[in-house]
Amino acid sequence: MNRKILTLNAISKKGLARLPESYTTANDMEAPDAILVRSQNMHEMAIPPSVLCIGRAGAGTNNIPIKAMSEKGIVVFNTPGANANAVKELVIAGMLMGTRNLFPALRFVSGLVGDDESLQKQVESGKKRFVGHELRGSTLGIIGLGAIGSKLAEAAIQLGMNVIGYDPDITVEAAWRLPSQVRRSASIDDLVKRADFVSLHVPLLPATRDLINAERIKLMKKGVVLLNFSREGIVNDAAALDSLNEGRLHAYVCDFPSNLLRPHPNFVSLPHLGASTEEAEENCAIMVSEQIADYLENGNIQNSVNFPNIAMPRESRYRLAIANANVPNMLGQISTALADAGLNIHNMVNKSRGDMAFTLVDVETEISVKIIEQLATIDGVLRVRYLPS
Ligand SMILES: NC(=O)C1=CN([C@@H]2O[C@H](COP(=O)(O)OP(=O)(O)OC[C@H]3O[C@@H](n4cnc5c(N)ncnc54)[C@H](O)[C@@H]3O)[C@@H](O)[C@H]2O)C=CC1
Ligand SMILES: O=C(O)C(=O)COP(=O)(O)O
Repeated sequence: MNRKILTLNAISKKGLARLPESYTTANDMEAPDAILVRSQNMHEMAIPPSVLCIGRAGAGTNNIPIKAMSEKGIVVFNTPGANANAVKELVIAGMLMGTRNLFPALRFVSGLVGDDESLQKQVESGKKRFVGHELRGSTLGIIGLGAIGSKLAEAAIQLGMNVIGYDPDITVEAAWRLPSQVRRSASIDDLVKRADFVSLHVPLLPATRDLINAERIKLMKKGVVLLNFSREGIVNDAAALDSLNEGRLHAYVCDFPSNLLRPHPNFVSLPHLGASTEEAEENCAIMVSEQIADYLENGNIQNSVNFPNIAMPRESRYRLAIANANVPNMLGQISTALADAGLNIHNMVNKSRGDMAFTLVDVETEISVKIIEQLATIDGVLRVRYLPS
């Protein structure tokens, strides 16, 4: 079927090539069926009523108004783990930038004046200001052991670091990925007391806003390097600045520039580069394109952040995909409406997740517009799509 996909950010062409050939993609279009996005803020955006799903080519979905989308039956996808390696590698660079004082050192070299001989003298006398520490033997505390945190833990162990981690909701898969040497912290406070490097790998949620605040920083060892490649807002900027001034934080390395912190020589900020490798951009775009195409064509859902995973092989040509609230008797009402219309159900699956649920129904004969409209009037049904193959 011809479908229109609005791209709000640059999405890797290799990913877009995974969409069916009949699909059109553009960064400006009327009545799109789906939206592909990276970090663009969608909170104030008017979402066209034609939109069936939103695909986030990446991990964090705090730029998308998830609750409002759920209420409209719009499925929001992300791409778990697809950019985790890119972030992990940049965090390792960040640890080195912080502890080896690479930015102050580079600034020192840029500011040198004189002939080669004078340069050599200034280098030899000035370099003692930039003495750092090795990663090997240091302790890294990782808050959030999901796709990125668990990969970072593994790499840090390989670099000879001691790793402690905290994640009360770690998934079974992430726990299996963790090397046995990773030690579990009982709390964030316990972790920050013991670490030479603290790295954050949690989503931005009400519960993680200001996770690193003045009280927590006071518990940290003097000379700690703090790394935030998660989101702005998880570290309290004012507290970080006070602590940099006081010397408890040796460096704050972060992917989100802040005007408050930028003037500080030991604040290292990058322009949100964590996932900016060709490999990660391709991985995310391929994964999200395949997910939205399967949803648009078959109603199957994989890696949604607001609806359950659901998939049903196509055995009949006539399918209904129904986004509904997770309330009693939805299935009863849907199957009664179909039976009353004389439609024989071939296969049916319903999955729920929190307040939301999704139902796929294959019937043996064609479904009329009237029945689809009737199903849409059932209280709790958010969206009904007819997907004949
Ligand atoms: N700088 C960049 O370019 C990138 C930044 N990110 C950010 O990193 C975050 C994490 O990404 P992934 O590891 O892929 O996500 P993930 O969902 O695989 O892992 C997040 C982990 O954080 C844990 N968590 C949640 N609240 C917590 C809390 N209060 N304390 C401790 N753990 C908690 C969860 O249980 C989960 O295991 C994303 O949400 C995003 O904000 C992700 C990719 C690129
Ligand atoms: O995946 C994430 O959460 C990221 O922060 C990556 O953002 P980006 O796709 O590079 O705008």
